[in-house]
Amino acid sequence: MKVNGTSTRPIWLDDDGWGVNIIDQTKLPHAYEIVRMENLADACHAIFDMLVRGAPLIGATAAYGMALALKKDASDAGFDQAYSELYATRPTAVNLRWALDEMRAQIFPLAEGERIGAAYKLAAQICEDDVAQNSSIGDHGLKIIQEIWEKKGKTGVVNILTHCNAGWLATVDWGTATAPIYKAHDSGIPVHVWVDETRPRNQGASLTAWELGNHGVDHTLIVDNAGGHLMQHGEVDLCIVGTDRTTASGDVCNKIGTYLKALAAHDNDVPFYVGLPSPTIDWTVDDGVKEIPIEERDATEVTEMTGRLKDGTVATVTITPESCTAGNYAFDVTPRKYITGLITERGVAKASKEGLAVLFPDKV
Ligand SMILES: CSC[C@H]1O[C@H](OP(=O)(O)O)[C@H](O)[C@@H]1O
Repeated sequence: MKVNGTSTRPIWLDDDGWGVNIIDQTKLPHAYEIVRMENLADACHAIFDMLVRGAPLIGATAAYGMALALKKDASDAGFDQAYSELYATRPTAVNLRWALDEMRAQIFPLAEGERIGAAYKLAAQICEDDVAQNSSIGDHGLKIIQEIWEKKGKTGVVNILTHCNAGWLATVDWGTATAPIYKAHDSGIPVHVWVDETRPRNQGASLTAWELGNHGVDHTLIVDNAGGHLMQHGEVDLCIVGTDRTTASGDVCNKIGTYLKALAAHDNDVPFYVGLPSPTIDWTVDDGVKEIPIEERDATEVTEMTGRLKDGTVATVTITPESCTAGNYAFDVTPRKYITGLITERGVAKASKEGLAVLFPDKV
């Protein structure tokens, strides 16, 4: 998408053909800083400390992380070491495992001398495939928004609630939840987005608001607990969120708080959709609550807040008593029964094994 009128992605190969640049998302929206990754440690740091985040972008970063690792050591041992270190960075987004398994399937069988070039090529392909998948999700999601717009008699606006950041910053481009929003906006449908701030790391306040503002999409930041109230008062026409791992049966793992939003949507008959590129489907699990590992992150993400002071400097403050302990569960699982539809690159699927099998017969 565009930043100050320039087409931009959150990850790209540097001009020298081997370094990999990323937008440091921990600095947004107060600063726009580019970080160059040059080795395996840089890539692991970028994923673990969330300079890059979002399932598809984590996968893309892991793929380039493997290429950077092989540049230093293309041996079998080097490959295995890189696989395990990247795999260990974050446990929930399945795209990480998916990308590393793609690398193992396509790069490991090659002779050492062929691995580096092939790994960079595959990483680039994973990025381009993600862009195409998300654009297609946007096209399928646009039809949903269009139908709602027509049901409203093409008056007023289409009010969409989203949680966390499943935008272009969470992918290589377009985003998954935001792709339909961008396409609706660009097609002239008046949309307004309720942006959940998304505690504790505030991806909505810091990233989604920044993205939508850059694209001129009307939006209002709300606290995470306001969504139910807005739905009760008819202020939300639909919810669209992203996912970090969706099971073969349609259970959706996403940022903490998504489940509660889905409950409120169900109680108020508000359609609840998920933008779902197929690499985010984990075909090996069915019961999301029982089988998806939920990342627990450092408590300081809950007890501290970072922001811009009136003099423009950025500072971090503690918002709790010194001795306060905190739980920091990064994701939750929304059972399929609360999901209206899964917007994939192949079309909109019912959130069920059968629904996914219709669109992905080659996967089941
Ligand atoms: C398109 S995947 C976006 C997904 O990833 C976010 O988690 P995190 O920021 O911790 O990587 C969140 O769950 C988003 O919905």
